[in-house]
Amino acid sequence: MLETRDLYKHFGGLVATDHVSLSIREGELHAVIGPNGAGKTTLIAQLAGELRPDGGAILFDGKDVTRTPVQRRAASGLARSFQITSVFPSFSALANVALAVQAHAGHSFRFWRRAAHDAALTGPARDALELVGLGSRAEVPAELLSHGEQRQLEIAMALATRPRMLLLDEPMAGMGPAEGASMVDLLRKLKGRYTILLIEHDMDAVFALADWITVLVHGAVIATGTPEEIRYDAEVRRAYLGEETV
Ligand SMILES: Nc1ncnc2c1ncn2[C@@H]1O[C@H](COP(=O)(O)OP(=O)(O)OP(=O)(O)O)[C@@H](O)[C@H]1O
Repeated sequence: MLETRDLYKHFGGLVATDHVSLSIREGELHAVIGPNGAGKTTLIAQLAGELRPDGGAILFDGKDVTRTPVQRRAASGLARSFQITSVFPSFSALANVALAVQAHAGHSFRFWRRAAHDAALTGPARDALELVGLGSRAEVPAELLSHGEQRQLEIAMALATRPRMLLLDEPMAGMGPAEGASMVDLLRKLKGRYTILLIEHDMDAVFALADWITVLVHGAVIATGTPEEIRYDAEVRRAYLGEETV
């Protein structure tokens, strides 16, 4: 479903994406891991269309989208949270998701006042909130949601755009154990329904959820494999995981 061929990006003398070739099949949860500064966020920004690669290609559904702008990439089903619209803190969770539905439908933000009352928008918005576990928090202003709930809201907003593939950049960052566990439950629920590329530092979560794992070090892929293959890969252990951590 998503493929990169020889993707290359540098910032001055620093190579952030070093000839990365990846292949993510439909329905899979593919995790990208690596130490700080390995180039994970830079990779996702290129996949989403926010950052232009210096070389190589990105294919979505077999079509070359390397130079396709963010909005058109999102409209074709490749969604990163926060991509279409950002959270309005004083608006309810429901209104925020309704706005994401509206933005995806191509309406102007001039009509935002109506979004929270239009059943064509609130219906799908409620469904997305239910799916992420925020059904009972629909009327709460986004700024009063807990940190974990705000991350769930971002995912609901991404889901509201009817994506086929989700790009998730550290959905568990800053979460405590309880919030982290409910995010793992949510990702398990989304897995299979959506193709997912997940960047995450929480190795327990990655190894529990991923079908495939790619390890990036200094911008380059050092290994791609199943969780079992990655866990016992000598180079990965040496470069990243360490002997004790897994
Ligand atoms: N806009 C930029 N200008 C210059 N250098 C950048 C820019 N963005 C990222 N870099 C550098 O590119 C490298 C890769 O950064 P990136 O944020 O993609 O890594 P990461 O794997 O996501 O790290 P982390 O796990 O800490 O989030 C880093 O050395 C970073 O300093």
